[in-house]
Amino acid sequence: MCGRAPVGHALWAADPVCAKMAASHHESDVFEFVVKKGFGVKGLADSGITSVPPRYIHPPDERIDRKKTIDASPFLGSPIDLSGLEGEKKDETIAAICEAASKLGFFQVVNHGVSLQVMERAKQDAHTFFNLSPEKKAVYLKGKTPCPNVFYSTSFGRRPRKNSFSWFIDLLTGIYGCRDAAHDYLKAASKMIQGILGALLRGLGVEYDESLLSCYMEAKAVNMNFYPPCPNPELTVGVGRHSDLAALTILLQDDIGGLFVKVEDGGWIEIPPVEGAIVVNVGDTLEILSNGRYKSAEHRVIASSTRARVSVPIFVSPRPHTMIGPLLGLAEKDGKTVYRHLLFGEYMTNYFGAAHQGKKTLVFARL
Ligand SMILES: O=C(O)CCC(=O)C(=O)O
Ligand SMILES: [Fe+2]
Repeated sequence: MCGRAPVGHALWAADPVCAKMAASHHESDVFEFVVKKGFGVKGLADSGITSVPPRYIHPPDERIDRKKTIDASPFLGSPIDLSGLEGEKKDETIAAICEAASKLGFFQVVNHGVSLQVMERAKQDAHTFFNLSPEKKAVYLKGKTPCPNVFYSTSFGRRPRKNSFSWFIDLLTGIYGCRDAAHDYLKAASKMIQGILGALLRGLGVEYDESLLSCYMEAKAVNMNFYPPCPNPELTVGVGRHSDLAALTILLQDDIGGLFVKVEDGGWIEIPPVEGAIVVNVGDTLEILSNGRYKSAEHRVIASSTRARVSVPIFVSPRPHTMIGPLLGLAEKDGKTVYRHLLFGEYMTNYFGAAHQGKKTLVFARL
């Protein structure tokens, strides 16, 4: 049967059910194979398809055309040296972080305290996991996983096209080896996360209770994203345009590139891979906390036609019961209140629900 056979081209020929699915462009067959049986988008890629099934073809205005990408340099500065947060350059470094968060909402950091080895291991383990046989991965499918905080899922929709393997920090039971790499990465990144979020809150120039900083970064989730080689990357998207829910996203990308961010005039720039650098972006939650000063930018990802791309984001968020809204005193300082106060859980429900369809997710929290 499909679910027990090894991934690979031969599989299709060997198994009549799979062969039918491979040949079929029927949505229900593709859904059964990719989602239900847990083959994922990788299973499709491995089957040797020469064009993406119709379900993965996006409308022309949603496709990513590399040729239309604009020059990043007016928007994206050089990576910020985080060693400056300790010592004489502290104010200068805080100012650079705050400027980048206000201007583009994306920046890169170096000297962040996470070793190259830890970063490489996290990316490598994403490859290791996604290269497991479908039946091994299927054990972790959402709804089946023995540990609800660790699950494997694959997207199937008009918009996103990615396999996503999620690790949540409150996972304590070891059920798969790459848990260690994800945890090591998260542990190594914790000081950096606190430094960046602390700098951003401080840069708002209002007094705030230090305990709030811990509240806003209390829940951290590590995802492992896998983008298999795609026969027609220009017709589809790896991840469709979105802004992140979290306060901050700390993203490891590999050397392939393909992460695009929307800039104010409507163009898209690419965040180039820089060896040793980590990408940081503002999420909706921080845009709300900062009364709109920091920008939760729309971004999207294109797959490569030749190589499997991986990325490992850490989403830094409050817990659902935490109230979010512009920091006390900020609205007076800014002379306007852009966002209302609401529970993070309420915002999260809206973010993952259909309520915002066709609108930006942040509209829900706008006054
Ligand atoms: O893969 C990437 O570079 C970014 C992925 C992303 O935007 C996300 O997981 O939210
Ligand atoms: Fe994202």
